[in-house]
Amino acid sequence: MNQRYAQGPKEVAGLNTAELRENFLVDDLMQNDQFNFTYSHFDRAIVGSIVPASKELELPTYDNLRSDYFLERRELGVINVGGNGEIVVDGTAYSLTKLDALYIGKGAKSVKFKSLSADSPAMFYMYSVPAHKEFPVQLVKKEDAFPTTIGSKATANERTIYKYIHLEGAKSCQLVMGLTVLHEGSVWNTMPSHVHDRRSEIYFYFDVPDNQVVFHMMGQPQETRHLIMHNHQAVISPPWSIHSGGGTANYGFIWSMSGENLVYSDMDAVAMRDLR
Ligand SMILES: O=C[C@H](O)[C@@H](O)CC(=O)C(=O)O
Ligand SMILES: [Zn+2]
Repeated sequence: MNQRYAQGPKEVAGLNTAELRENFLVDDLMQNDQFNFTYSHFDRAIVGSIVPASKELELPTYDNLRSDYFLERRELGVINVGGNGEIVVDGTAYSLTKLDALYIGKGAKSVKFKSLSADSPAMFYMYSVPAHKEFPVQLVKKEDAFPTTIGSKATANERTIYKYIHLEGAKSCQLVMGLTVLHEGSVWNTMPSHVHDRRSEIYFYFDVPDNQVVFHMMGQPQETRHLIMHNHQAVISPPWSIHSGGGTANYGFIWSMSGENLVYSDMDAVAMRDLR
């Protein structure tokens, strides 16, 4: 498992492009038949993926967790961004079509992933954080994820937000997760931007068309930096940082948070005139 340490605003302000990418970009996701995980020291969040291309695969555990199984002291959110798939949790199967989510609580011993068609494998994105209480496994279909459209065409930020795991959705200890789909012609996510010092966040960009990119913005509102994101890459956002992006075409992204609370709307808005 890759490991990423936590940084403060002062240190990040001094990083060049390569250093910024080494610390915050996760670019090894969505490889066939291979689990890839990165452990961030911000809120001990783990981000990862599995594409079960040729066979059913079981979630392993890792030395740095010092656990008998991955979810011994953790909870997990999974969203499928590929073809039809299935997740079997301790013997019970759940079907996930594209953009469905599964919450798996602390204590689940066996988690297996499979695709329903070899031509179009499922692509499971995963986000896991420490948990202190067990909550039941819950499947959330895309249609049931409170779709809300915000922004406008005039400001190129018209987008639909789907909330899966949060205070009013699937129950969790501290994990909050959902996704946002930009409408055609709209390219700006999370603009106007915000911070939430109480929670860190990880963005995973998907459905970024070939030869298009997203300029992901991070840093304190008065000291912004950008990372150029390609399809199926994730970026860690420290609690003190904005997380916002402008694409060269429309795209989707999964947002995952953990920390003090489960309230989706707990954000401190940054006025446009205050951005630097
Ligand atoms: O804290 C919330 C997260 O940053 C995202 O949900 C924001 C987002 O999806 C958007 O505005 O498009
Ligand atoms: Zn946020």
